[in-house]
Amino acid sequence: MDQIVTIRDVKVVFEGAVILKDINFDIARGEFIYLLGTTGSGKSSLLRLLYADLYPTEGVVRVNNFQVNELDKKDIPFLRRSVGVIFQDFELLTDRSVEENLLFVMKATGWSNQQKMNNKVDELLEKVNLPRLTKDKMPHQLSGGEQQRVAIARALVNDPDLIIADEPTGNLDPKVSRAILDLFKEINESGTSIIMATHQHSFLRVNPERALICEGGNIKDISKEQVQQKLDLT
Ligand SMILES: Nc1ncnc2c1ncn2[C@@H]1O[C@H](COP(=O)(O)OP(=O)(O)OP(=O)(O)O)[C@@H](O)[C@H]1O
Repeated sequence: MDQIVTIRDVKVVFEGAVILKDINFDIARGEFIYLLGTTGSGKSSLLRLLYADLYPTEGVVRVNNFQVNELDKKDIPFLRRSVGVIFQDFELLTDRSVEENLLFVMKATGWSNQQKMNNKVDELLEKVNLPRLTKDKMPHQLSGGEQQRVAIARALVNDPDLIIADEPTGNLDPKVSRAILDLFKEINESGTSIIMATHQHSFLRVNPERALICEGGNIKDISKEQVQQKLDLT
């Protein structure tokens, strides 16, 4: 099977403390995976490995044909163009409009045709179910859910093959969180692989998918079928 992520014998050590060890898993192209685990269990560290924000102490990290554990600093932008990263706190540029936030990433990643950029902004807003007029708003004029939709639009600028989402609904109320989960589902159904760290176990009931559980430095790999059989995940 075609794998978008391959992790082999990965170990992460911070200041002498082993955070992750003997980590092995693959993500197939098109798969949706949850990353679960208590606070401090290593979820963010595991995700950071995937976009070269953290290098493993040992082991192999391959993402979309990039050998990330050996990636030269100058090649990191190429990896990051093929993945989209989404955080809990949105991380939008607060002094720029929604449109400027999207254009900023486009220009930084080599876009230059103004008409194509304008069209892409409209296409992205439609994709994340935001009205076109949203583009003139400043982030502080938007609700948390709307800001997260803009952050998702920004992550989709270069049609990534993989979305890496670290607790994307952590700051949102349950109803808005469900709507954001539905959006991730739609994005996944259009072919993009997704790995999402979350504390919201209820997501597994509404959208059962494979789950990796971080605990004690290791990973428990629960297949989609096992999740569907409503295994006890705690
Ligand atoms: N840069 C760092 N230097 C030292 N220790 C770190 C660093 N980053 C993370 N850690 C430690 O590594 C462990 C795992 O942290 P990580 O943020 O990956 O966990 P997490 O599962 O994402 O937690 P949360 O659910 O709270 O986001 C924690 O004990 C944390 O204190």
